[in-house]
Amino acid sequence: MAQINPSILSADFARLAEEARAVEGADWLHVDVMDNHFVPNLTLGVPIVESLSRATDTPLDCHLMIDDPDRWAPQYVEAGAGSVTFHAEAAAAPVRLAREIRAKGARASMALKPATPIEPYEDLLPELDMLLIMTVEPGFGGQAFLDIMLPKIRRTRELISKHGLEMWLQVDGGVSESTIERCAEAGADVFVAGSAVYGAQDPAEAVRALRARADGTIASAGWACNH
Ligand SMILES: O=C(CO)[C@H](O)[C@H](O)COP(=O)(O)O
Ligand SMILES: [Fe+2]
Repeated sequence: MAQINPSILSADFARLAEEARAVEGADWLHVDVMDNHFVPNLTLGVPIVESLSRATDTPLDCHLMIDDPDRWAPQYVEAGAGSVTFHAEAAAAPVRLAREIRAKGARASMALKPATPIEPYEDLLPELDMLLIMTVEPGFGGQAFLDIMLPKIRRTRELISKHGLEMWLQVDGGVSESTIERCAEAGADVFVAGSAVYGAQDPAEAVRALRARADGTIASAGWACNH
């Protein structure tokens, strides 16, 4: 079954609690943390994640687009995140960091920018609960989906199967009703959608529509979904 994670990057930041409730039925709430160093944009930090985790029952999926995640990621677990994703390009010691995130009680996940290949990280996969493949350059919502990432999604799904892992495979960036089936067919099972959900008239209905398309594709795809 597909998981649909609306990204609050496209929500109204002055009404975050309300916006979180507008997507009831979503699996996770995707929280984009940007520091204006790793990416050229600035969003929110630990105190807002802490407040948001108290304001909603939907678990938080924190995507850290920040330098020095080795120092900061554990604080997001303490703030209440159920899943914390750091970038491979930014982490000094990804194995140690993934182990620390897990030891503190959250799911550990690593993200790859579009130009970062999966192959050098094959041996690290057992340390992770999820791998995030960026399907846009990180930094902004509302960008066009990069079709050239589909082969990387397919290769990552093959590695997950080859090693018999239970990890999830997330895609983030430009995911909409017109691109989600391509992602699911290639092997993604967790879908982040910002503008496609919060730009819709009815965000909860947008989540249902995305889920229906992804589930339909996963049911007939040639790979085994881990949830
Ligand atoms: O990490 C991100 C950007 O760096 C966002 O999660 C992503 O872009 C979601 O927005 P959209 O679905 O509109 O592309
Ligand atoms: Fe994100």
